[in-house]
Amino acid sequence: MNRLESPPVALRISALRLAYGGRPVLDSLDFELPAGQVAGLIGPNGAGKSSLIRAIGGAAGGMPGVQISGQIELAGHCIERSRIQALATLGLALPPEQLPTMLSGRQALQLLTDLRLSAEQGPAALQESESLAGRLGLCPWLDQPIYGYSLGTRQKLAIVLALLGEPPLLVLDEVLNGLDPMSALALKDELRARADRGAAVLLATHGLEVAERFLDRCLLLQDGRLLADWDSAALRRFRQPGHGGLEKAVVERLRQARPL
Ligand SMILES: Nc1ncnc2c1ncn2[C@@H]1O[C@H](COP(=O)(O)OP(=O)(O)OP(=O)(O)O)[C@@H](O)[C@H]1O
Repeated sequence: MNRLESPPVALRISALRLAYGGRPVLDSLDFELPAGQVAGLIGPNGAGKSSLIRAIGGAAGGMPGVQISGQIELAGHCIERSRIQALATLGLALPPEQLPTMLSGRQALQLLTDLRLSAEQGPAALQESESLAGRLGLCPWLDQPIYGYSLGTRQKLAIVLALLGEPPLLVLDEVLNGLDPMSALALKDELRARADRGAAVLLATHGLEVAERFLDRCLLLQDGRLLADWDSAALRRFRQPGHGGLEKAVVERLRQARPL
């Protein structure tokens, strides 16, 4: 890529609306995520973060009672028209309860490798996953069945599965919240390294202190609408003395939007 060119768009959301049984949950969402950016998706409980992530993963359209319109493009592939090509670019962390509990972690990794990667790519990707598993403290569990894992250990496996094979777009829902400090640090280092190598990361989180120091950008969602889209300069400003941090900025923005 030429220095002056903009990075390619890894995720484009256009006029996205989603409703459950006629009740709107996402309302005319529009945003783009360029390659190389680590963005946070924040907002109150019920704001629509997980619904958006389900839609990006292509799962929402198949759910009974869900109405969805608008467009989602992953690396330029429309998820409706070119589903296989679009989803091939996505590393999505499964909710821990959706992991295949009868398999061991290693079997789950092998299965996903067989499904997603070529015979040439597989061995190197598995080796890299094992190294990441080591940094997250997951190795002692890899040969154990998943049903015996704690919630945090399941979360670590979901992360390693999502990152398998260097997908150019990583979408991770609340993955930092349940991790111990060493694993959380290892994951942040890994996500930053992936972004430096060109991946785009969308991370839903309630951890605003981590978010303001770690993210390049922060999208604030409330009632399915984008209330704020703060870039790294804004996040730096919130950290300066007297500004009260991202937490204060979020609370103020939410109050402006919906006076108490
Ligand atoms: N399968 C479903 N059927 C009906 N309503 C749903 C379903 N899943 C979510 N909702 C509703 O959609 C709204 C958005 O929920 P969602 O889980 O996307 O929010 P969230 O921002 O991820 O919340 P949290 O921070 O609590 O995880 C909520 O009002 C929720 O009750």
